Amino acid sequence: MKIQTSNIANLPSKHGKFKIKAYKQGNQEHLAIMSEDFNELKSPYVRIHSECLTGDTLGSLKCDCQSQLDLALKFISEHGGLIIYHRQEGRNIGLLNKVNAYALQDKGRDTIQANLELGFKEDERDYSVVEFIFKDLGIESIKLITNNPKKIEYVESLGIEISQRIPAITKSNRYNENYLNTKKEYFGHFL
Ligand SMILES: Nc1nc2c(ncn2[C@@H]2O[C@H](COP(=O)(O)OP(=O)(O)OP(=O)(O)O)[C@@H](O)[C@H]2O)c(=O)[nH]1
Ligand SMILES: [Zn+2]
Repeated sequence: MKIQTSNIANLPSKHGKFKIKAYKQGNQEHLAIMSEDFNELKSPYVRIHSECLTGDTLGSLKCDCQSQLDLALKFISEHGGLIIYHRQEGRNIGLLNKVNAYALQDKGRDTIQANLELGFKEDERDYSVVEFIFKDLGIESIKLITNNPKKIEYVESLGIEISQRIPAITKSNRYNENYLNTKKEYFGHFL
């Protein structure tokens, strides 16, 4: 599918000064958020952050997304790097379906059971735009900020070197304990 790109713009933020570039693939619009020194970095820190409106924007305690995003923004503003804000809400089932999954979780299902009951796979994410962004920004080697072994496998399958993995571990709370346990037990996240 054809991917449209924007020009690069400045984004001063409370986390530091960034450069941003948008990518449009079908009806999904993604963002590359870069530190100002990004072009000088040989193996930049990179986070591929999956959109979570309830966490990233509303501060939901059901997941660890906002804390991970804050951690990544702080990290790249201090050490240089890139966040790909990958707009595949709810592991790409979309917001409406994620809220339905949350309603099933209110009745006792875990994250996986809820997805399956709604007719989706455990994880519907597709990373093709990430490959495009890596090529577009001339990235060959990265230090990846993640706990997800699938993301590591995917990046390596593109022939991109991961010179280091940085854990994205944040504090748990009583609302996200089950969610984190499911990630660890089922998806093999390094938690
Ligand atoms: N379907 C579904 N998606 C969820 C749920 N909770 C969070 N998400 C989505 O999960 C995505 C984040 O995935 P995670 O598994 O937390 O983390 P990850 O991106 O796989 O791995 P890290 O790089 O280690 O953070 C975001 O798109 C969230 O919207 C849920 O209960 N159901
Ligand atoms: Zn979340």
